[in-house]
Amino acid sequence: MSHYSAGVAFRKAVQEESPLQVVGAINANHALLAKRAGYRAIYLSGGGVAAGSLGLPDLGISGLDDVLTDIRRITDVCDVPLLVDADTGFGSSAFNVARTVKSMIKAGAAACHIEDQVGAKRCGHRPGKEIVSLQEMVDRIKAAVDARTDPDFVIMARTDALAVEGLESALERALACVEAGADMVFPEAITDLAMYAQFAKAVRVPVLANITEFGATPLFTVDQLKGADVGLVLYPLSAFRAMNKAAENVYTAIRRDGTQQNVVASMQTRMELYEAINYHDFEQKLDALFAAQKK
Ligand SMILES: C[C@](O)(C(=O)O)[C@H](CC(=O)O)C(=O)O
Ligand SMILES: [Mg+2]
Repeated sequence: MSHYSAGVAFRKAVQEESPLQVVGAINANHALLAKRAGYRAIYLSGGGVAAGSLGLPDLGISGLDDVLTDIRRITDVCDVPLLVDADTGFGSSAFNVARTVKSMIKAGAAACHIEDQVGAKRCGHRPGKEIVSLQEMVDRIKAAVDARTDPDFVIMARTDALAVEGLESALERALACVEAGADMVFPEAITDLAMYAQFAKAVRVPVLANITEFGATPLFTVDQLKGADVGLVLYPLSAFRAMNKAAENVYTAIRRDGTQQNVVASMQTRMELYEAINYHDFEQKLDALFAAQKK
């Protein structure tokens, strides 16, 4: 019997959809919605785990277990390959990075990205970032690659160097990471479309474009990014941002109006929810089980 590998499914999706659209799913429910919408890969955002699951900023406060809990909840119900934000690896030694990678594979993730910021990291689109030395980053990647218990699990190297040291340094780091075994690269906070093509040409592995809103990167389209040789396009927090705004509107309206009547039309219906989470399948199984027990 062949064993299902999420990593294989992720690599296949990258090959077959070019560039591959990867959407953030803040929780298991959103993962199912993304699957229904036809995405072939989904993403667990570090900023999303922090803000969404913990109500905290993206400053290296959340830990490995916080992320693993969210990975498991998603992979338990959704078989779309999941790319996970591993921040700086959750610990400064090679053993920490190895533990992170092994745990993520066990939790069912398909891929993870590890970045070259210092442990007290920031969102990639905020000022004041600091990065570790090239050697330390290469060591993180080597430790990650070495730790894989599934050789198809994808290790993606993210570099935040562009904003800190400039393009040459970012290109050099990306290439050094690929030479150390990284399967894909994620140059963070890119400001010009043409830069992606420079990364793609330098590293010759798939390059991810992080098209996050309200950041340093313009909202390039899939067609534009395809023209710049991008392999994956990430929308890490788009649905999360929309969801938060919707929740805020509903809370405000009910408090203000003393009723939800004015906002019901903006809600997902009971039936839509049940469809999204396969409620009826569960109910039928339950009925069948009770019928069997009654006999
Ligand atoms: C991709 C990212 O690392 C994330 O955690 O989702 C963030 C996204 C964001 O804050 O918009 C980042 O780009 O640093
Ligand atoms: Mg992040």
